[in-house]
Amino acid sequence: MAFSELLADMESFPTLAWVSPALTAVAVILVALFSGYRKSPKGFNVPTLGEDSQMRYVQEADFKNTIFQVLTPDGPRLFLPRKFANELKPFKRHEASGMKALADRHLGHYTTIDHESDVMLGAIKIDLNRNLGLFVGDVEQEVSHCFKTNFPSCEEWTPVDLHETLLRIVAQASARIFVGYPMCRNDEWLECSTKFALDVMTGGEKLKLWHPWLRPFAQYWIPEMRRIRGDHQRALDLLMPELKKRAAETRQPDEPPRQDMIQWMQQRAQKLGDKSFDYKELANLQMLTATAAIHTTRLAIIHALYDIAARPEYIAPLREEIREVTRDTNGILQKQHLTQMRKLDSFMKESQRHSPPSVATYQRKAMIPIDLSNGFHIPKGTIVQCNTNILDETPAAWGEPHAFDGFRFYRLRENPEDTNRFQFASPSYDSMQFGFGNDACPGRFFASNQIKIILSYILSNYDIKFEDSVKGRPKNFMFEVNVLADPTVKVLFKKL
Ligand code: HEM
Repeated sequence: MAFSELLADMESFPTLAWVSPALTAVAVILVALFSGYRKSPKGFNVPTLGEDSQMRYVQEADFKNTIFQVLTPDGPRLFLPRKFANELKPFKRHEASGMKALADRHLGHYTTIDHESDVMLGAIKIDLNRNLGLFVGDVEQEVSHCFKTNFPSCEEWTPVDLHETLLRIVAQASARIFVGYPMCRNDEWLECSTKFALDVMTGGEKLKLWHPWLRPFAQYWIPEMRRIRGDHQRALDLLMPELKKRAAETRQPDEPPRQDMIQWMQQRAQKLGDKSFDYKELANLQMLTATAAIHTTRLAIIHALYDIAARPEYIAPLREEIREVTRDTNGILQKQHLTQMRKLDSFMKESQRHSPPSVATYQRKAMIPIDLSNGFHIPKGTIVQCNTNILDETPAAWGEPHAFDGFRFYRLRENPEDTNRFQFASPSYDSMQFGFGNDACPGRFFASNQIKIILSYILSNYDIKFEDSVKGRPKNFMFEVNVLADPTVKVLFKKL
């Protein structure tokens, strides 16, 4: 970010007008002196790439067998060949923490995401996963409502900005389970819970440009950083009427308990005897859950739709499978149907194999010193990430590594011994898109269901294709290690 942009951020700081001109001048001089300053972090005795060169690493995968580092003002970050994920796997989360690595990456101390909660993890890992089957109908209803109210009619071929539209659809469908009905249709809530993640990511990136010493001050000059505090308060204000209503209601003894994330978080906090849990904490955890869930799921759907639009030959067999598995219920989706959609599952996994959320999904912060088998010493506090950009290392039994073969996992599962393997939501050493080991993404089963429900809705109701100007599958964009779908591309939809 240019210095002028930083100054623009400062000018928008509302209280700056009250500060004496002299103080402002001092602040501006300090900013000017320090904003371009880069501490030269002490690195390791391994090859070094500049921050910008992560791209090269990512695309050429030329460090598959070598440890290397990227020097950042916050210290060196180590990139390890994938085999080391196996060595890190046995470490417990207080020894090698994925959450802390993520928090550090987004300056979680400032962006408020450095917040590990057993209440939230338990609610996702145990309650959500245990009750997934209950929600298929609810989520489908929300998806259908969203298409009716927030999607163009598409009587003719109509260009749709998937990034914008799917944000709403995924947010609303997820909110149905996170905060329940009718809150899931509250526009303000949906906006608040989705914007928070963007404020965290953008605010964190802007703050990273400042020297660590100056960040305690700089945070007040960055609009996104200022908004984060407001986002938390707004979330609480928006949830409050629902929470008060629930606190006041007396449910009949024969009435089944509510099933949604608000309820599970409250129950779990009670069970764990968590004294710090209150309405404010509940609102914060809701924002964190939405942050982990919505943008990742949306991106996976966009990648899958780009892959379908680029390879229209998959549309007929996928549609046929959906029709076949829902034949007994006249097209109404039920839990078992999602498991039976094996071709769709395979297509989603292949799409994710080619377009993973990141090329280094396995990230850990060493909370204790760790020695690798090759003698390399990882000091406490170091962030490591493993190379999960592994198309070249695809097992031979999976077939041609670089081809897009949407049904490769469907075929692999035809072997009776492998019928439960190779699923979209099954992480493994060869498939680390959801991470790996005990701390792999706990929301992956939920994500898998959401994606299937949304894709099957689209396939059953619309034809899709790219604008004529788009030739082939649009290339992904890279931001650091993140793989992003080209936001400039529009997909055309036409109602069936
Ligand atoms: C396609 C969608 C998604 C993708 C690609 C994805 C990917 C990931 C990855 C790569 C990790 C890190 C795992 C590791 O380091 O081993 C992770 C962690 C996590 N994900 Fe997801 N995720 C998705 C959806 C979701 C959803 C829907 C939720 C919530 C319902 C969720 C909640 C979480 C949480 C709470 C963690 C931290 C787990 C921990 O620290 O133990 N994710 N996710």
